[in-house]
Amino acid sequence: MSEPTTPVFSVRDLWKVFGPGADRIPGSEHAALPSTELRERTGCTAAVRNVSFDVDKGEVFVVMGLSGSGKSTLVRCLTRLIEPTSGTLAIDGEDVLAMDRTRLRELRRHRAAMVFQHFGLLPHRTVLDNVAYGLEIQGLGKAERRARAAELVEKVGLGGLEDRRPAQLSGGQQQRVGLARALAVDPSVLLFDEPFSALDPLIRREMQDEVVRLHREEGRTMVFITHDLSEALRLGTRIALMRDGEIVQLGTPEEIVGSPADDYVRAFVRDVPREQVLTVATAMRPPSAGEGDHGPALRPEATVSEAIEAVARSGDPVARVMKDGRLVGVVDHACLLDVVAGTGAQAVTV
Ligand SMILES: Nc1ncnc2c1ncn2[C@@H]1O[C@H](COP(=O)(O)OP(=O)(O)OP(=O)(O)O)[C@@H](O)[C@H]1O
Repeated sequence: MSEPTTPVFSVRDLWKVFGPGADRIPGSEHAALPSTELRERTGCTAAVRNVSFDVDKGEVFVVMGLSGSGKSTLVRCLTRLIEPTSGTLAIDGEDVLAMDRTRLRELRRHRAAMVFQHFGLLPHRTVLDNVAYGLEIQGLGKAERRARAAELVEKVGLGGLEDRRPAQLSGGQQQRVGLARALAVDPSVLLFDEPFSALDPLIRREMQDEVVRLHREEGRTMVFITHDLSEALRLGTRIALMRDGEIVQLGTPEEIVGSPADDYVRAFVRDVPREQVLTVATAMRPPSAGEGDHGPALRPEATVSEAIEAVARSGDPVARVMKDGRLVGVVDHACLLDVVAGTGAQAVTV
């Protein structure tokens, strides 16, 4: 077994309460009150309530929830842009709450760069200079930072637009500049605060693909806030679903869609096309005698939708699920239909 790596973020029992006497709320008899009652009785809002999770190296950790559920507050607490009320918080094993101002500034500039919805671009600077800006703050020489910025402009697909100013770019292009600027400092984690919610749907889709591509190429850890379920499912390695300051479920897209923790989550994912999220590992059953020697072969991570296509194409009633050259199960029409209908799916580990 490989050694467990230190999580990029490690968050335990984190609270953020706004209002008078906020620090007296965690652990008090008021702590469990629903938000409206808490506000009426104490004048306080618990934006983040007793939240614990790790963000693992290399994952895209999505924080999802409706407006007001506490997503932005939670993610801003990670770098203390908002000061947590109580709890513990570490980045790469280092206590964030113990950091002094210099260390915090260093954390925000180098280790955890934020990409905002409103880009935060400097209007009088060119694309190239906007991207180079973060490097300028770091004290890199002019030639070096321009070379690095040019590389990143190319990487996010803006080659040829280096000399434009932000006002001469579309929303999607501006967001790419924001992304390149955050990447320029080579942070160990990128934090995205609903970066694409102001973009029209096609451009938004394009930017999501861009994030997926960057993540595939670089494996950089990302924390991504969204209120959009399809965005969360497309991007997330794991999703933390928030409601009223709490994480109601934390799991892979497949776990959230296939095994919702409660009625709230169930209602949230009701309209998701299950066959596009659930995998054959969830749908498969053990093979009966003779079933393992014919039929199309699928990976356990293949989606049920891919399996339906493979089975339909082959004309064989059963597909084999293979892992490392070994038969781990089979899927037939009934298994696949069960998943689509939501009658038979439970997560299985292979
Ligand atoms: N500075 C503040 N003072 C008082 N209450 C606040 C403050 N900031 C946020 N809140 C409250 O905390 C709760 C969580 O807000 P937050 O902005 O974190 O939610 P969100 O899920 O990010 O919402 P959205 O998707 O609309 O941005 C809300 O009830 C909000 O009104």
